[in-house]
Amino acid sequence: MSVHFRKLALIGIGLIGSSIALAARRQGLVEVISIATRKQDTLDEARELGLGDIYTLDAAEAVRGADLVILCTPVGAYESVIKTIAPALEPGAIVSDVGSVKGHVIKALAPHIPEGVSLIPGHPLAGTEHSGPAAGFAELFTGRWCVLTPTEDVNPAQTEKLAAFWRAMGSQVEAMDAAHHDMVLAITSHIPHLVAYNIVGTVADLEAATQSEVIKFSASGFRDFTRIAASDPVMWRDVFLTNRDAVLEMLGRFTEDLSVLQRAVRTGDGPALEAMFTRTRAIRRSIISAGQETAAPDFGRPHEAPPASPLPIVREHGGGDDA
Ligand SMILES: NC(=O)C1=CN([C@@H]2O[C@H](COP(=O)(O)OP(=O)(O)OC[C@H]3O[C@@H](n4cnc5c(N)ncnc54)[C@H](O)[C@@H]3O)[C@@H](O)[C@H]2O)C=CC1
Ligand SMILES: O=C(O)C(=O)Cc1ccc(O)cc1
Repeated sequence: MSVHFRKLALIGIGLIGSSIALAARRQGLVEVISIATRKQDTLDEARELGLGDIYTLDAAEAVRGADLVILCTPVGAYESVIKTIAPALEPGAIVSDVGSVKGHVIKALAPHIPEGVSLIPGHPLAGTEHSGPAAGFAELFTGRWCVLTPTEDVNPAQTEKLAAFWRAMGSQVEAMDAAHHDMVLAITSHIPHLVAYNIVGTVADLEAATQSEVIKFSASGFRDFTRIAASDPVMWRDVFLTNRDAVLEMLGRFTEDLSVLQRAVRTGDGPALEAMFTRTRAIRRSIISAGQETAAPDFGRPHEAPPASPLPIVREHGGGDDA
């Protein structure tokens, strides 16, 4: 399976877009990289960093002749981006993205995808709290999962080609139903961010004297929350606006469980607290040992991709093996 694309168009060039540009170039996966952004300043910064070959404020111009187009903007911008680029998309092209939410993305993009173009949404489960073109680095995806959520009408060969591209950048790839993705990510990523925003917000609302004590004596627990709560406000606003149902479903369970803990604290139920904390410690340990077992190999040489394997699709209800 060739992992080579002729022209990669990146729409939006922040942390994720710039990391793709650097990784794809380092691995020799594309001939030409064209970059489109909304703001001149961002485009100038991308040019100074040497992230691509073509720089434009016109997203339609960026995608002309591209066989791979990846949307790397906050998900709230997708509808206006796809309306701009749709008339310029080439037959045979793959349109993908990196957004943290997948159901909404399919709803926003699918109606505008021209005949002969494959829509294969994606989500690298890798990132940091930093944003902008200078925040990217080529190793970001190494050893990290990338989830693809192809719609049922997409040719499996196109999905496999995109999967090979991500593998060549060091990721492990899994195909999944979009609704399933959104439910899993609601609890593993979106609610942890909401909790971090909330706890840091609670501290920010404390009276000044207490607040400075908190900051002075903050141990690593609170500091970790402040890192997450420093994540990009626009990107996370869009995640919560577009994954509302799954987030509310998981938040319901979360608050129920928090009430159980609250009661255990109030009633001084030591065994209940210890039992809960023992269970959660075991989860942390199993994640760490699973991480060691599944660490992706280092694909040091250009054009070298791991062997392709067919992509089973994890579906929310029932489920098939169709890639
Ligand atoms: N930050 C993270 O850790 C991760 C983010 N993601 C997803 O990746 C996407 C991008 O996130 P980041 O790279 O972190 O954001 P970022 O804020 O670093 O970059 C976003 C880029 O999009 C540009 N942009 C915004 N609206 C635009 C428009 N209408 N047209 C063209 N360009 C536009 C911005 O100027 C900026 O260059 C988001 O959808 C996010 O959900 C996925 C995995 C991890
Ligand atoms: O910085 C962190 O800890 C993250 O969790 C990064 C991240 C943010 C959003 C995603 O959709 C995936 C990964």
